[in-house]
Amino acid sequence: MQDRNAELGPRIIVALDFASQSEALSLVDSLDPALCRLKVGKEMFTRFGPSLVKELHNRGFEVFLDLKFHDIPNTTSAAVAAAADLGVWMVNVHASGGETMMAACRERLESFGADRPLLIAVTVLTSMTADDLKGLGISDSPEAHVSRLAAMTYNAGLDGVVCSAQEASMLRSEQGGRFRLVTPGIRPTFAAQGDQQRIMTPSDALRAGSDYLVIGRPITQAGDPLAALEEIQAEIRLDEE
Ligand SMILES: O=C(O)c1cc(=O)[nH]c(=O)n1[C@@H]1O[C@H](COP(=O)(O)O)[C@@H](O)[C@H]1O
Repeated sequence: MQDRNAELGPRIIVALDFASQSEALSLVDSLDPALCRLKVGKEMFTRFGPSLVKELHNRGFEVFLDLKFHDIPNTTSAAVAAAADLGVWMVNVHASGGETMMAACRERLESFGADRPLLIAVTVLTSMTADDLKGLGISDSPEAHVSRLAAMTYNAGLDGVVCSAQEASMLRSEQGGRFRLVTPGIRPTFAAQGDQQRIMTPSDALRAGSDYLVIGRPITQAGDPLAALEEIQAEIRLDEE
């Protein structure tokens, strides 16, 4: 586990889903870039744009730009190149955009060389259940659909997927050790489930093979966000010993 930690860097990605930039930055200023990365999603990027990403970079944090691009190959590949120009650490697209679209994105990032962002594809959102998939005309279980989308992602040459930790051990055995598994829907025992459906605790998620834990409200909406983050980190560390 020590070697894996050294290779992957901080395993926790704090999801900054705030309507206020100053509120987000005051949380960020209490965090340590050696202990976590930060995720900027649709809400904050729509409100505050690239300047927010620059603020976070200036504070020494690596940023996962979570805009879940889903469009035709030309548009999506141009969007991931724009993310690479911002110098982000990780960017994502929807795997349901198809293998051709994902391969075009991967190819477009070649010109950024070794400094390119990690390119990850969202499989089945962690807020979705089997019934939600049925509503979309998909009769497969979430696990089977995640497995199919992850195989397409692997074939397109991407670095990994966003999935629920409940699918992590399956994908680890199907796609091997280098395929990055990024898992939201993480709920420590002290936190509310909210709108997430396919959830797991931080230490169970790491045991299942998750590389990165995306954690938002259990930290950002806690009475003491830093204490919540430290509690999660302690749980993970204890588990590693
Ligand atoms: O791509 C994501 O990050 C993502 C994919 C997914 O399937 N489920 C999911 O919750 N997310 C994001 O992960 C974060 C989870 O936040 P909390 O539910 O507050 O922990 C949110 O910012 C979501 O946008």
